[in-house]
Amino acid sequence: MAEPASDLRVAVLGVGMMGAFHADALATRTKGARVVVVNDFAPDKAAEVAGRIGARVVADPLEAIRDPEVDAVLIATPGKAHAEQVQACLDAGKPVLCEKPLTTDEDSSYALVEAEAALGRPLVQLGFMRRFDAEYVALKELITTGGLGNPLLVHCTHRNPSVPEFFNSEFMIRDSVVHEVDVARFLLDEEITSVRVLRGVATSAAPAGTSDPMIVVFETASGRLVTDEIYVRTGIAYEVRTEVVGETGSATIGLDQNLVRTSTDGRWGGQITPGFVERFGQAYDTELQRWVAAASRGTIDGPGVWDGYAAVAVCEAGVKAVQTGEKVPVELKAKPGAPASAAALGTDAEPGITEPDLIGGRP
Ligand SMILES: NC(=O)C1=CN([C@@H]2O[C@H](COP(=O)(O)OP(=O)(O)OC[C@H]3O[C@@H](n4cnc5c(N)ncnc54)[C@H](O)[C@@H]3O)[C@@H](O)[C@H]2O)C=CC1
Ligand SMILES: O=C1[C@@H](O)[C@H](O)[C@@H](O)[C@H](O)[C@H]1O
Repeated sequence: MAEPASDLRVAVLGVGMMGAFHADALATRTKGARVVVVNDFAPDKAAEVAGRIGARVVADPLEAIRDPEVDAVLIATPGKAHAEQVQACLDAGKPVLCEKPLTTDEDSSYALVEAEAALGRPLVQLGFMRRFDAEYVALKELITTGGLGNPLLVHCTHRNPSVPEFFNSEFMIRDSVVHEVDVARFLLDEEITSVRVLRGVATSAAPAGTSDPMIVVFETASGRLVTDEIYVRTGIAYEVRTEVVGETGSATIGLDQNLVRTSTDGRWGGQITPGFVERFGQAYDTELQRWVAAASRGTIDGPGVWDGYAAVAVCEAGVKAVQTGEKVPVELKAKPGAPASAAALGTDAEPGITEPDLIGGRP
């Protein structure tokens, strides 16, 4: 049966692991959208996914974006392809959901911030799916409603069972830690102002020169500390936890996702989610459904181009911190439409604390 004409017609660029997952979700689990165009540098992958979901293959990614039948674009190519492809979406005036990271360097990310500002309407949404995860949403709500008092510390754990060989220390920051950068900004509602990286003993599974695990320490505009353990070759499962410690309480998420307690052979236990698709399946689907609804109205509903830029800027400082062992400041450029002081402080300052009290001018 033909889909109603009002469905959002989407082009998916890059149908490797993540793009194929999103394309299938759009085709089978998302209301109000259909994939009409598929593009991938690997023609066999494009043909396979397109055939499965009844879409057309367009061999050139920029032509796929400009295709007259396409209303909106989902980008799941590797980060180094994002700058040109997101810019092409802005040039075509089409809403885009771009997987993280926005780009691979701060300048190209900021160029997209400026390009979107020149258009005057938000079109770029970032694939920081944790903002749509029920546990992160509940944690944010707890903080916002004062349930923990003033949040003082955030502790994050990010463990992957395995990654490809090319995942060196710098890539771990840009590709994995970027999620905690966004989580910290989302939960605390303020910008990150410095990064330090501690490199300890590495797992024997890590290639020579790669520090896996690492501890990353962020400082925020109001002086809060955020720690992140990044360990991507545990050989165990996918473990992502976040604890917020406030003045009147603490809360932890990610302990027992989908726990089914089993009892066998004289023992009890449960299964840890094996990968991010299992852990964040609900979040990816909610993200996609809300993006489709917003893109149908020509806008976004989630983290935007500024969030993408800020995360890239923090990660760039993080890469310098890996290389130098020093604390590296993060200096964001001006946020379009925000007063200069607001840009320097990030988002909202904590209620009850005035600017001279904050870090940089902290007593
Ligand atoms: N939000 C999340 O939890 C996750 C996000 N990602 C992000 O998704 C993106 C894709 O990652 P994966 O699917 O793991 O990579 P992948 O390597 O499995 O797939 C990338 C695909 O893009 C194609 N490609 C490469 N350059 C291209 C170009 N210029 N134009 C068109 N196609 C091109 C490749 O042939 C490949 O099929 C990355 O930005 C990654 O960081 C990946 C995993 C999880
Ligand atoms: O985005 C993701 C991957 O690209 C990244 O490599 C993993 O470390 C993350 O856990 C996953 O969510």
